[in-house]
Amino acid sequence: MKMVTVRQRVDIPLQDVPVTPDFVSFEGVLKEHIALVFPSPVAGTTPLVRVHSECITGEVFGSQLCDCGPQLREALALIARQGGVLLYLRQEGRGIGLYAKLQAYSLQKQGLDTFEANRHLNLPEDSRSFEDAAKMLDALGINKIRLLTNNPDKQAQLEQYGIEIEDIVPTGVYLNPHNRRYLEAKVKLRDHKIAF
Ligand SMILES: Nc1nc2c(ncn2[C@@H]2O[C@H](COP(=O)(O)OP(=O)(O)OP(=O)(O)O)[C@@H](O)[C@H]2O)c(=O)[nH]1
Ligand SMILES: [Zn+2]
Repeated sequence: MKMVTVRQRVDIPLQDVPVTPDFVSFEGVLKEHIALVFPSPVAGTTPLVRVHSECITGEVFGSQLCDCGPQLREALALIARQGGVLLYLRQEGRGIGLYAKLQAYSLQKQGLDTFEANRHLNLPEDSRSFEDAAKMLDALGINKIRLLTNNPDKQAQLEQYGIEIEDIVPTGVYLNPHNRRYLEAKVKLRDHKIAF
């Protein structure tokens, strides 16, 4: 099994985030995943961790078709305050890539739900593995976390790869007129814990 180790740490001040994190790169990961590590204000507390999958449309351009942008900003605010790690994984479109995700959006405009659209393209509904995420945490010396998510698969996979989850902290519900069907599909078909 391939080892993941820390390659480099560099601190980068962020706009609208009151604490400066270290950006950490790694050796042995499948893609250029990064970790933003925020110091803990109280020694010995279990770190709050967000395992976040890349979404260019939502995070860079503010697409209203999903909830990724607000979730990322919420995670940064909470982790900056409480201490912990944001893992930013380069798994655009639940792993199918940006171009395929744009094709999937066309199909959703024709009535398919977010998972049917992937299947229609002969692609997996969700091809994300969180093995690298677990190994990155291990490389940072972290094996017990509080996990910020509504997605039970993330919890199950991280536990499977040896991370102890002390607590699940739910992410906010960022509903708008354009992402309702997407959020409903996640609840109905993937058991996401989103209270509408
Ligand atoms: N294929 C596809 N990917 C999407 C779509 N909408 C968002 N995504 C991707 O889904 C990923 C975010 O995953 P989600 O399932 O929304 O949330 P999650 O991160 O698994 O769960 P939480 O931890 O609760 O936020 C990002 O990589 C987005 O690019 C879509 O309609 N189709
Ligand atoms: Zn998104």
